[in-house]
Amino acid sequence: MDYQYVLGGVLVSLLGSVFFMIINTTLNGEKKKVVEKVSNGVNGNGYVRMPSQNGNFQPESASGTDVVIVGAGVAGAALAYTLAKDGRRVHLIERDLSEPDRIVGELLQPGGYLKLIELGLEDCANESIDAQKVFGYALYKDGNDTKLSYPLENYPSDIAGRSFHNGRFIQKMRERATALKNVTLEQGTVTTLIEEKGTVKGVMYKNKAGEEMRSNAPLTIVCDGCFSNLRRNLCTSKVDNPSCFVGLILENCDLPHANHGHVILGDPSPILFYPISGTEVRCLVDVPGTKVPSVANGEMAKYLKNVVAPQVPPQLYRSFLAAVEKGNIRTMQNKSMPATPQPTPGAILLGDAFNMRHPLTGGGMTVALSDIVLLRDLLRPLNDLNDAPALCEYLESFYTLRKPVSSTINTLAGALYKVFCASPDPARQEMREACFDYLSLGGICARGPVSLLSGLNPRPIHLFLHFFAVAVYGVGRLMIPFPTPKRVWLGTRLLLGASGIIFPIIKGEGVRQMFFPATIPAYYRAPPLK
Ligand SMILES: Cc1cc2nc3c(=O)[nH]c(=O)nc-3n(C[C@H](O)[C@H](O)[C@H](O)COP(=O)(O)OP(=O)(O)OC[C@H]3O[C@@H](n4cnc5c(N)ncnc54)[C@H](O)[C@@H]3O)c2cc1C
Repeated sequence: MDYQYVLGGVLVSLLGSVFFMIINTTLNGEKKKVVEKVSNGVNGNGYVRMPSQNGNFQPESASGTDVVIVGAGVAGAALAYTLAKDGRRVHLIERDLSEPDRIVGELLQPGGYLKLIELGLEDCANESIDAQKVFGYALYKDGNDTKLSYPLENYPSDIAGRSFHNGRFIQKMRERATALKNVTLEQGTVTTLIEEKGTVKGVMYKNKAGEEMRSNAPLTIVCDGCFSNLRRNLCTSKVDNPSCFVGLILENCDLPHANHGHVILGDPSPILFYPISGTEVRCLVDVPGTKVPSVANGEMAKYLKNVVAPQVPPQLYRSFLAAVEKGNIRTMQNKSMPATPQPTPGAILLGDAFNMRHPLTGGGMTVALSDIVLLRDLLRPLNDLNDAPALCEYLESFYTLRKPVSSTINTLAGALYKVFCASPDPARQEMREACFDYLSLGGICARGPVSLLSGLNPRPIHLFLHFFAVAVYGVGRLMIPFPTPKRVWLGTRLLLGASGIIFPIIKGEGVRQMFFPATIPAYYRAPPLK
């Protein structure tokens, strides 16, 4: 198996350098195209939007609901708004309607912001929630830093990332959804999917008063987030728990690079900083594994002061210690789960319930919003959602059409997390060093990976080529001034390690779906005629 990885790695690296020039020349052109596509009603995947039939539906559901949506988080709230705007009658059920207070979903990549614009929800992430514009990242390693700007030159000036309090963003989207008269937002906890002869007909839920209720609809969309209880019948979930994030809020400090995310390649793993309002900076400290030091008995504060604080950039050091002293320390398990749907008539999964990746690159909301745009466009030509088997067959195209965006963001998140973690293995150390230095080279070496991370360039092949370009760069450096047997062996292990990181992730995403989606018959499914 290993020799296949090496051979694959070497071949790809050679191909990589040939394609490198091509990437360079196409990247600029593509950015222009994305902007044109957005304004022409064509989404970033190249999917052509069907003519809008806003308000023209003749809903046939006996219950008076066309779509039940479980969960009014990032995905559910945005989805309810967009489907209702298209004339669907939506029953949105959320277990807690108060403003969420979480450490998740606080930085929306520019690619996700473009999707928010396509949905008409961009005003949910503006000054009204004190959202901050984000223009790129600053990367720190061993006291050195490099600035990586999003390649936004060819976009309108408003296009950038956005960072904010997740709860404020969600409340805004809930408000926008409930302002539409065909959305019913109800507080309730969905307990089960109602299934009859293999078709989902709706959900059972407990309402605010604790009464057992049912809601029927031709289509149920489950967006109940990363801890989903309902996904088990709709996908073959294989959840990985690579690490936890420990969250703090730093106050009254200026980031060394204003309006940028900051990533410290720390030991044992990365530390992030980014603004979430005009006066607050979120710090997320990654702790590998599933166990973190106890917050309650003070072990966590000790860990943050003794292990993490010395790695924090000097400008943030005092505010970091003050935040630890203040004690509002939150933790959250980071999960990753490839999308493995089991197409089921009458139901579909979306958001984190369906697909997760390491949050290091802040890609979750971009994937969810991109999926929503795609699903909305697929559903638009359908007046009637009642033919569940035909709808289910048609929506299989969704799983392939979403791949360019989702697999690029997912693969990059998983691979980058592994590369950015410290390791006692010299080959892994070389790869981490090579990655930092490669990004520091600037030009295409910085723009390429950042455009992938930001969701502006959903091309898995570009990701694959850049990943191996980093590995080849790392090997090349080892061969200078001359290749001793020890260095050749280290280079071989570096390539092996790189291959061992990326190939399993690609396998999880599906090689064919990721690189050759057009060869999959479902890609061409037409809407059922009725
Ligand atoms: C630590 C961390 C940091 C992250 N940072 C970022 C980031 O910076 N940028 C980014 O893009 N992504 C980030 N993510 C990922 C991002 O948070 C998710 O991708 C996004 O929130 C997914 O949206 P969702 O709607 O699927 O889930 P959620 O936003 O979690 O919404 C799920 C909703 O379902 C409700 N619900 C659950 N069960 C039920 C039930 N049975 N009945 C009724 N309602 C129910 C919940 O109350 C909740 O409101 C991060 C993730 C983690 C873990």
